[in-house]
Amino acid sequence: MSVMALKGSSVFTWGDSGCNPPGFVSNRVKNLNTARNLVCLGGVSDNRATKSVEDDNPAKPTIENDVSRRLYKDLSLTSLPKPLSVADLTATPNNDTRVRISFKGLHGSFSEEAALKAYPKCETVPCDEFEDAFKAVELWLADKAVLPIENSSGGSIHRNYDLLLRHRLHIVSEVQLVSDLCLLALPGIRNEQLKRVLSHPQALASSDAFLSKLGVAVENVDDTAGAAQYVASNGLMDAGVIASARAAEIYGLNILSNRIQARVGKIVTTSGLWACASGVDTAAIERDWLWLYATSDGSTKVGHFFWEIKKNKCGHSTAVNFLGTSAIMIEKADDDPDHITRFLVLARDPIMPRTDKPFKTSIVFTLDEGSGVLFKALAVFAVREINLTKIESRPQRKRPLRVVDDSNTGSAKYFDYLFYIDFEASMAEPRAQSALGHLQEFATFLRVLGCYPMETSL
Ligand SMILES: O=C(O)C(=O)C[C@]1(C(=O)O)C=C[C@@H](O)C=C1
Repeated sequence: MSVMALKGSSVFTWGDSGCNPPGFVSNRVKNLNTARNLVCLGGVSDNRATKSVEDDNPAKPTIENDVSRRLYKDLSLTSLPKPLSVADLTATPNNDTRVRISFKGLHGSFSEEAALKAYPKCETVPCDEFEDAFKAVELWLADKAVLPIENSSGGSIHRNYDLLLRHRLHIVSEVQLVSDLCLLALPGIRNEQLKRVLSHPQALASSDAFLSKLGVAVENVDDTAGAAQYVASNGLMDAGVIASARAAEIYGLNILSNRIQARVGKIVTTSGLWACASGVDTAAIERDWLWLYATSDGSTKVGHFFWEIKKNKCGHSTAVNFLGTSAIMIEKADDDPDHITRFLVLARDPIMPRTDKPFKTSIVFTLDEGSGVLFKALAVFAVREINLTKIESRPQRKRPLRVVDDSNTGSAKYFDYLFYIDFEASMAEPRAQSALGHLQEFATFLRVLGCYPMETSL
């Protein structure tokens, strides 16, 4: 293990003799050794070096009106495996050769869908909490964890940023998932009978316009599938759920509406011909309008204008005529029409950084006080034309507030922050190595969280 002491700052990266990626180690050692330590993964020094920024006492996530913690404990659907909790984590892993992916939530959650998107044949391991999903990997109960890190409507999932630092796992890939939010209820229940709708706060927020139109109370639950299980197992006739179509299937619920994140329901015209006859700019139609149309089973669906046209292989007017008989044109929702969540896949070992396809690198660092330090930190990427895709800051909870200037009785105090950055370059590229070497010259702490292929499709 290579550990060289220098001014208390460390880069955590591929290490421990056998696991250095070719093409990276020699350059890295050369580039980064000049100024700072290199602490390889998997040893006592890892713990030592993260101590100053480690979150030993993390706050619980705040979820208003949280019924789900009770849900998981009380429910008795015997056909489904129980989610893992910290107490279960002492069990011995089984010898199944399929890749096991831990995630937070129950079967049928969007996180499980993300795991299946990344590893279609995997065995999914449901966990009670995000932290249990990390621990499941650390204790070899799972091979990898899939965790949401940000979504297109609510932004970052801060809890997982904090846990990334606290745990010793590596980001090995990312998955972007477009969630099709569906309104579910017990079989036979209609929209008008619903008095409340339960779901994960993000899913509820993304369905706001649809739910206000429905005129129901909303209740936050830890995960969408947990809500479905709760309504199903308690036979709640007045409660709907926003969850996936898979959750409906697993828990025996009916889908009352799908793609509800895209709904607003302001009817513009009931005549499909109107759009063509009035010569409306078709690009604007695609962007701003949706068609609500009746299906043969009597339910309604929302479709994108051009999607329907393409599906029917028709020219515009034919397609419009086709839809015009049963369709109404509605204004697109203010809600996020494509609710996209970005998930990270975490593993015990890092993957080899490559240059034959686009890679991303995620890092976390701290800076000393001083004017323009953050600007300088970001400049190390800018001068090498490395594109940053995400920057996030989190308070370093264990460090007290510092007085910047004692002579200033106006009490110039500020928080110490951890900065998380994702940039578009592989650690196998010299420009990425030299950027990090440069950053290390003034960062007080630096850790590479992972270098992984960029998700380029949805
Ligand atoms: O509740 C779920 O189904 C989850 O997988 C969690 C989660 C999230 O944490 O953001 C993921 C995607 C959905 O949009 C809503 C919730």
